[in-house]
Formats: sequence, C-alpha cells, structure tokens
Amino acid sequence: MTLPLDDLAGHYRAIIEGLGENADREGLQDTPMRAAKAMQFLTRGYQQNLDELVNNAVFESAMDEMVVIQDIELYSMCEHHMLPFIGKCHIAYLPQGKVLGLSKFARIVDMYARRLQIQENLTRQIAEAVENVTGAKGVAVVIEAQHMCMMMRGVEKQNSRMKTSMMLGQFRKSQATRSEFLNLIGNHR
Ligand SMILES: Nc1nc2c(ncn2[C@@H]2O[C@H](COP(=O)(O)OP(=O)(O)OP(=O)(O)O)[C@@H](O)[C@H]2O)c(=O)[nH]1
Ligand SMILES: [Zn+2]
Repeated sequence: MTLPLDDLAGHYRAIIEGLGENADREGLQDTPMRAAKAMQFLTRGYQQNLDELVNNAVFESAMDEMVVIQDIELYSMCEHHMLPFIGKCHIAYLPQGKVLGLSKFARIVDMYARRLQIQENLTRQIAEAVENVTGAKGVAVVIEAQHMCMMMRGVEKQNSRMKTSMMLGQFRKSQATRSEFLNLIGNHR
C-alpha cells in the first residue's frame, strides 16, 4: 500500500511558505513533491510487514552456537523532531533448530528504522522481531547512533553517541553469554 503523495506535497508547500519562502520561485517549484517522495522513502517501513519481509527464509539447522551480524548501518528519523539519527546495529542470536537468511536481519533493521522512532523502541522492536521469526534461545541487539536533533540544533553536541541494548532469553539470563556477544562486537570502542 502506498499513500497518496499529493496531500503530503501540499503540506510541504505550506511548510515552505511558513518559512517565509516563495514556493513558486524557480528553485522551489518541484520541491514539495520531491520532498514528499523523499519523506515517503525515509518512512517506507510503514508499508512493510514482517511476514512478507522474511519470505519464509528460515532454514532448519543444527547450528546452536552464537551467530552475530555486526555493523548493519541504520538510518532512522527521531519521532520528536523528525530529524535523522544515523548509526549501526549489531544483532546476535542463539539458534535452536532454525536460522534466518542473512539479508533478513538487515531488512528487519530497515523495516523498523524507516519509521518515526526513538532509539530505545527501535532496539526492542528489532530484538522481538528476530525472536519471533527464529524462535531463538536468546536474541541481543545493540544500536549506537548519533542524533541530528542533538548535533544540528538544541544542545549542539557533535561527538556524543547513544548506545542502547536489548537482551532477550539467554542473553538476559547469562552474564557469560552477554559478555561473549559484547566482546565479539568490540563494545569497548
Ligand atoms: N531517549 C531518547 N530521547 C530522544 C531520542 N531522540 C531525541 N530524543 C530527545 O527527546 C527530547 C525531547 O525533549 P523536549 O524538551 O520535548 O524537546 P526540545 O525542547 O526540542 O529538546 P532539546 O533537544 O533539549 O532542545 C530531547 O531530550 C531529545 O534529545 C531518542 O531516540 N531517545
Ligand atoms: Zn530529535
């Protein structure tokens, strides 16, 4: 399902005028529709769902050791200011009979990142999705990101990063499992 763009473009025109600009001047004539398409792209996660995305790419496997997918890049939009936050996501899971197609981890990250988010909820949603799809004994997700709302405006801090983690199942119960994961992703960086 794709939402109609004309309404959104009209709202962008109002924003441009609200800024005191002339929406009809040459450089801005196509901007409302362009901006509407860009924003729809940046929030395309609303048009996706987990079942279609995974597309049955869950495979039987006797693998029962930790699997880590590291440094999945992430572009999201903060729900407070509608400004980007950008970073990396690391995912680990302990399979129990089933493994998930590698690309699907990145697709899950994107589906939830490409919405209006706060980093904490994004972290939790990714972890729960991986748990649901794989039935794993445990899932861990760490996100480290920089928020434009803190860099370009507000407190204007250029170097701070936010780290969030969500530990489910064995990663929550066992300090050793958690440490193994954090060591593997080099969490001292
Ligand atoms: N916990 C959390 N906070 C976030 C995230 N993205 C933005 N924020 C914060 O949301 C808060 C909104 O605070 P408000 O005081 O309502 O808004 P504001 O006046 O624009 O805040 P300042 O950014 O401090 O200027 C700010 O502290 C932001 O830094 C996020 O992903 N997680
Ligand atoms: Zn913000």
